[in-house]
Amino acid sequence: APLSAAPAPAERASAAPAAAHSPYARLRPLAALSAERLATGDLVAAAKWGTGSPIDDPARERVVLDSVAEQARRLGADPEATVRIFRDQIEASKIVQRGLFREWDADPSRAPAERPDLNEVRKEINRLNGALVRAIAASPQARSAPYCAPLVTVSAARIRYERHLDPLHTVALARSLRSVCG
Ligand SMILES: C=C(O[C@@H]1C=C(C(=O)O)C=C[C@H]1O)C(=O)O
Repeated sequence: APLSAAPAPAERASAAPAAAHSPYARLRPLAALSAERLATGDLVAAAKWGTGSPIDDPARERVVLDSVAEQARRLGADPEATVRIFRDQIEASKIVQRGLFREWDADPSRAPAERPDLNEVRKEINRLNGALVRAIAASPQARSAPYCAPLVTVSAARIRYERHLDPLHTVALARSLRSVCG
């Protein structure tokens, strides 16, 4: 019979479900969605650049925080933890926006040539917000596990590698994940 490196069927059957529900499997989507949300920060910055629109928009932040708290309640999840995590998401987006504004101020030839429609970008942000609320709602045990922080760090490191994040987005990703654990 040919030799095979494939695991025996029984082994495979028992390993897969455990991995699917491991704390890492619960936390990694949070980091991945945070990176996707941060990528919208580039579009927001491009939408605001040269328009006089401030990076900080407290009214919009209020809408985002109220909306995610309500979505968390509907899912039977913790609205306070959800809001805490989203405050960090918002801070992280502003780190990206401020960083890009500095870059474009210093060298206007690097500024975006096209201006995206901020309302369209916010629709994409709303979609990601919903996905993030669901990932938060699905991860209460992983987020309170004692080894949550190292798992989040590993998730962020892998995403940095996969998405080829630059220093600005790497710093912002860490900021976005600051209060996921605990
Ligand atoms: C992303 C934006 O910029 C900032 C960040 C926000 C966010 O991350 O949701 C919300 C409002 C702004 O303070 C925006 O204006 O939409």
